[in-house]
Amino acid sequence: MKKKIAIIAHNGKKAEMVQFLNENREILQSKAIHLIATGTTGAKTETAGFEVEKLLSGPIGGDAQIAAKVAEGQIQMVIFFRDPMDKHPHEPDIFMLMRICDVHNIPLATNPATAKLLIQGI
Ligand SMILES: O=C(CO)COP(=O)(O)O
Repeated sequence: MKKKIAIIAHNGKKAEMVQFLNENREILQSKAIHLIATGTTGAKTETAGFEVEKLLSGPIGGDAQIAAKVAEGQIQMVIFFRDPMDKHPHEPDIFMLMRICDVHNIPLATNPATAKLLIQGI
């Protein structure tokens, strides 16, 4: 079964997400990873030349959709580059997603250094 990785980045972190994906393109392609993303992160990911399943944008429920998939056992890793310097109207959804990852023991990286370690271990 293809491993599914959810990728999410706040606006201030989207460039870092694209950079991270580019730096790890070989691993992602050789391991045939299925990427799934919140709406705008997904659009940027497509522009960078990756295939990605796009859900709703974060503020209108994308984080909640990813959390539901984690709870259902459909996602094996979450890479979520949060912007700690910005406020988010959907903060409850963000915390809910992180909590659900902990409830289900799903690896969650919230910065590129951790994501690099996780992706090398997949
Ligand atoms: O808001 C987000 C995560 O909390 C990300 O959503 P977008 O990828 O749609 O910008």
